[in-house]
Amino acid sequence: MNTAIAQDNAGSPSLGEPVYELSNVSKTYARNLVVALDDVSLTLRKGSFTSVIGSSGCGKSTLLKIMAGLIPPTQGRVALQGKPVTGPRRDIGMMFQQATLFPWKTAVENIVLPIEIRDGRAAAAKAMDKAHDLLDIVGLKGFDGVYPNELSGGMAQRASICRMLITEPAVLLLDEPFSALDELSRDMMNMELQRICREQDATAFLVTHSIQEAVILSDEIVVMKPRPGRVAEIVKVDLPRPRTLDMMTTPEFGEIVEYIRGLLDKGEDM
Ligand SMILES: Nc1ncnc2c1ncn2[C@@H]1O[C@H](COP(=O)(O)OP(=O)(O)OP(=O)(O)O)[C@@H](O)[C@H]1O
Repeated sequence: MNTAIAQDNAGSPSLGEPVYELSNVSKTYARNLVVALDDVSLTLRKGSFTSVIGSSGCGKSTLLKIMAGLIPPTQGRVALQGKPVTGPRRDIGMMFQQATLFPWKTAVENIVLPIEIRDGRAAAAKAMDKAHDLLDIVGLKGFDGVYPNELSGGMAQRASICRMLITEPAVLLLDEPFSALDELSRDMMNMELQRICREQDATAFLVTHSIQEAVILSDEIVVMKPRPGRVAEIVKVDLPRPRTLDMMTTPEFGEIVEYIRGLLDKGEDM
């Protein structure tokens, strides 16, 4: 074990208070009796960035959906800020693979939409200033009045980040948000995501298929194995912050990537 990798199932003492807690969560889909998750326990701490990685079918999306309150677990407890998650909540922000912006609304109108749905038009109008500020933060200054079909894939995902942040969620759940982008844009967006998370002291949870992406972004990486989906190991990444893309060429980075690749290969054999 080297200096940049540490196994830690209890979470890092250097990070903040527990925000999100999953205790012994299991999920069996009633339709086909597939055990998608078996006894998963996780703690996300305030301001931490956690990724989950594992082969196809090991339960990553199921885990995210349970965390988002979109589906219930069969067993176990899920709590956000001390309160059980029993359905979709205001303090949970989500972002998906494809930017799901409404084509008939401008960028800024899309961003205030969660406020409009939640609190009505007057509240959305009041939130406009904040939406303009967020566009500024993600490098889309001046694109407020632009419709989604005039935005590139990366720009649309930037607008989606703003829409997720406008309600100031306690936790950001990210389901491969940049996987549809080319590699260069994806790297840039990951650095942007890191900067925003640091600025907002956000707690983030990312589903990814990319070991590199998980390592460059995360404080902790949950490595899962399939059949049934369970946690193989939680790997702590002790690379300094802020992370930069050139860190990806360092031996420390390479060692963590190899270590995780080894865990995933082992999972495949089980
Ligand atoms: N709605 C559902 N009904 C029945 N079985 C399901 C359902 N959703 C997922 N499963 C099963 O549960 C298991 C875990 O699926 P899940 O989508 O969570 O995996 P994943 O790790 O996200 O996969 P991928 O990386 O391919 O997206 C799989 O065996 C899948 O077939």
